[in-house]
Amino acid sequence: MADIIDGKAFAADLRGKVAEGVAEFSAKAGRKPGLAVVLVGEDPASQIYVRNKHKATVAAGMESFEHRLPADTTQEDLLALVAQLNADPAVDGILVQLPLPKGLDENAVIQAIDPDKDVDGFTTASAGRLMTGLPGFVACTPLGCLMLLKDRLGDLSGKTAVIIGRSNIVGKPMAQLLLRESCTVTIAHSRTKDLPDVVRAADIVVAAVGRPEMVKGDWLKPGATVIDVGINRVPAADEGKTKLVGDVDFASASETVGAITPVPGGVGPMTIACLLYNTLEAANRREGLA
Ligand SMILES: NC(=O)C1=CN([C@@H]2O[C@H](COP(=O)(O)OP(=O)(O)OC[C@H]3O[C@@H](n4cnc5c(N)ncnc54)[C@H](OP(=O)(O)O)[C@@H]3O)[C@@H](O)[C@H]2O)C=CC1
Ligand SMILES: Nc1nc(=O)c2c([nH]1)NC[C@@H]1CN(c3ccc(C(=O)N[C@@H](CCC(=O)O)C(=O)O)cc3)C=[N+]21
Repeated sequence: MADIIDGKAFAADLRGKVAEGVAEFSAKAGRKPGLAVVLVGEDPASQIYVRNKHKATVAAGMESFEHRLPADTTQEDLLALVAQLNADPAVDGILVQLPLPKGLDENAVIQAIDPDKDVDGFTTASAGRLMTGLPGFVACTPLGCLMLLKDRLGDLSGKTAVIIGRSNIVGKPMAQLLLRESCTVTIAHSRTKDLPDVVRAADIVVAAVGRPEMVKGDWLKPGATVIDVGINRVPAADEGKTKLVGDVDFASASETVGAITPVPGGVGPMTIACLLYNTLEAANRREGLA
């Protein structure tokens, strides 16, 4: 049986370390680090995420600025809010919760964020800095995945890594991070031929697809380390109830692999912990304390 990588416990530990850093920052700077979260519309999943982020931010000793806007907010008003947050000295990090309601230009809003406050790591400036090896913010989900991998495996150099998914927020930055760690990286996607054979070559598999339990145990190399990013809500055995599953078929995978993250309790909690980590980093840099 595979070892279960306890993302929830790792995240709790990281949040504790961030809280210590926050106390140090606040003593030196005479103010708390501030994170602004912008939520447009009523998407129920987004509301839960934003509430959890708010709680975690306050628990770490940071200031949380929540901006909830109606679904019919105009592009102009949203851009004006981002500009206001860019200029606000109390705000170190800005996160605009995605997806935005239809009609709003997600890309234009993200690019309006000051890269020095881009704690989500979603601006082209942040992506470019990661790609070229300059200091900047790394997207929270891939950063959390990397922390779990390094904790488990230590030095990653020379390892074969397959990432399934090529989104700008997970797959691509994950590939850049693993390349930076000197892995031999393959990025698979919906057009990849013979995906099970591609995956079977990997020492490290990161699944970020959005398809419930797609990756089966017999696709995986014995002993491999598997990071399951997928968050899929599916019907549960109990009539009318739902549950969360990943992109990996946990039951069959855990028969073969060396270690695997569960869903829930794996990558999800790391994403929020890394958001706090990036926000503290942003605050320290802005105050010249980094
Ligand atoms: N734990 C966390 O904190 C987070 C979890 N997530 C979860 O991670 C998952 C991925 O998210 P995200 O990257 O935003 O998703 P996207 O939908 O943006 O990207 C999905 C990727 O999977 C690829 N794909 C789709 N179908 C297949 C297939 N049959 N075989 C191989 N590849 C396929 C797509 O390929 P193509 O490009 O060819 O279309 C695409 O590159 C989702 O379940 C999401 O909920 C996301 C963010 C944070
Ligand atoms: N600008 C922006 N930045 C994001 O980082 C961002 C976003 N938009 N939009 C949505 C996705 C998704 N996301 C998750 C965060 C935490 C969990 C998480 O904590 N999951 C728990 C379970 C939570 C539950 O029970 O629903 C777990 O996996 O254990 C999941 C998913 C961040 N995202």
